[in-house]
Amino acid sequence: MTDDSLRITEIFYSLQGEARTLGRPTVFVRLTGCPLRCHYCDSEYAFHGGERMTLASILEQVAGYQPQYICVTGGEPLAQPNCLPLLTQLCDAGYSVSLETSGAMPLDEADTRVSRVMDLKTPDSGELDKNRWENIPLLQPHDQVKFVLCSRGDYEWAKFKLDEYRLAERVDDVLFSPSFGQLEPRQLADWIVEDNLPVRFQIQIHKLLWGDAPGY
Ligand SMILES: C[S@@+](CC[C@H](N)C(=O)[O-])C[C@H]1O[C@@H](n2cnc3c(N)ncnc32)[C@H](O)[C@@H]1O
Ligand SMILES: Nc1nc2[nH]cc(C(=O)O)c2c(=O)[nH]1
Ligand code: SF4
Ligand SMILES: [Mg+2]
Repeated sequence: MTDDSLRITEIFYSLQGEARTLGRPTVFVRLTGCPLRCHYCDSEYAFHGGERMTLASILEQVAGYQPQYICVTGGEPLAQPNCLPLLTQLCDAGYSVSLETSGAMPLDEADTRVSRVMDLKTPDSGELDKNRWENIPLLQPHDQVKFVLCSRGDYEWAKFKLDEYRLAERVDDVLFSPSFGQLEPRQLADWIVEDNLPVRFQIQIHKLLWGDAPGY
């Protein structure tokens, strides 16, 4: 029998705190492990540990919440090959599925019904060289590109990439988010308005509501 299990850090129900469906009640499936080490990472507890779960048991736990929205995150979800059948089975079950990914893995095999939120790693993240620029042509309008910004330098870099790859024409939402506790949200908001950028500003609302604890 083939092993369809995944290493899972947590499955929980909360309000989506980021990206396009912000504020929607959502089930989060957090996969364990990540090959990157972004300086600001708020999910380091997902680097190790976790529990092996079969696909069937993940789907059963998710269904118990009777959700409309599912967010598959991590860690880096695409680092586990069995993430691909998980995404497909969640879509087959009728959920609206989003995937949070660093884009450091090939995107081409992830189910195209999923809204892929691809985070391009900035210079100050410390993981700039992990960006797979070849993922960009694979993006569809319902996917999302995200920049988590730590400084003015990161902002200038993101503005340049926005233009270089015509990102706002490629996907419906390009997200600019401050690195939590590092870049003042209001500062980023002012820069975006001053430059009239075609992006969506976002703050991680779950941290305003519940702090930085796991499980929210
Ligand atoms: C924890 S990561 C998991 C998915 C994937 N590894 C990635 O980086 O996209 C989910 C999202 O949270 C963002 N994130 C992590 N730490 C953050 C922080 N301190 N402030 C703002 N966003 C953060 C990441 O950049 C990413 O967009
Ligand atoms: N409420 C809430 N929304 C989220 N959206 C993306 C998250 C993540 O950690 O990837 C996340 C999270 O950890 N909590
Ligand atoms: S890629 Fe995502 S999970 Fe991995 S270290 Fe960076 S923010 Fe954290
Ligand atoms: Mg989080």
